[in-house]
Amino acid sequence: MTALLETRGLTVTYGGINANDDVTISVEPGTIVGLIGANGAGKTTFIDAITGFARVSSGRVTFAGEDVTGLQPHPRSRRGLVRTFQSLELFEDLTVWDNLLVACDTTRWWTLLPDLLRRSQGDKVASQARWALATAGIEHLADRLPQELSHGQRKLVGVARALAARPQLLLLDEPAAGLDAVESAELSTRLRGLVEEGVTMFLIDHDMGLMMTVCDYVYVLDFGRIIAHGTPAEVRNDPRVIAAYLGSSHGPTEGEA
Ligand SMILES: Nc1ncnc2c1ncn2[C@@H]1O[C@H](COP(=O)(O)OP(=O)(O)OP(=O)(O)O)[C@@H](O)[C@H]1O
Repeated sequence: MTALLETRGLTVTYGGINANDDVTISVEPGTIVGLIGANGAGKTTFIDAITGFARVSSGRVTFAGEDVTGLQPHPRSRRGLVRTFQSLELFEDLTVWDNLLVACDTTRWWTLLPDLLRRSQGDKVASQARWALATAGIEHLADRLPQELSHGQRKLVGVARALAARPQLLLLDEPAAGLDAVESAELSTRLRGLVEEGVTMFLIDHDMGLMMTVCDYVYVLDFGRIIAHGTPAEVRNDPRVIAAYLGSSHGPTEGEA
């Protein structure tokens, strides 16, 4: 099977230190792939590099068979490589529905098409937003303002907003941060449901319950380098992973593992 996303020897250097060091991974279509590692291991840097928010020093990123290493973030998202951010920023004065509409990429068409076609494009945007709301399971929140929502609900709005851009590959940076166990289990179900909708995912989180349940395959990063990869069961029992992350003081906090 051809990988949807591949990195080969990806290296990102900040101030002489390799935040990512020779990272090679691949994500097959129709799967959820996870990346775990201690604080500062380089996980967010990796998503930044894949999505064009961090400059790659060496190595390459291939998405859907195309080398995208030198592209800016926007052309990558246009190709279906869409991310969420660790700190969730919603437009607080807009309803959930309007937050989603803003995320639907319309700029090319609004400026080019006559009024008649604009209306049909508007319908397309609305149907994208409706699909995103339904897939994230938050249709009932469409008319609410973000400030009225719980933390877990806001996280789901963040996922829905990324979905509104119709990703082929959705990169989720700590979607379970701050969620309680019930919300995290709910998120896990939602993410597995997304795979059925044709969305492939790459996921970073410290919530080991979520990662080990939801991921098909897991990579482990330590000081910028991949030290292990395999199924969740293989990774969980790998002595290098236990030493570097799961069994150490800088690994997940009690209750997460
Ligand atoms: N923009 C930047 N400029 C300089 N150094 C950076 C920058 N971004 C990250 N770093 C450094 O790169 C290393 C990796 O950071 P990164 O945020 O990618 O780790 P992480 O695994 O995502 O951590 P966490 O789990 O705490 O979010 C750290 O040493 C960090 O200080």
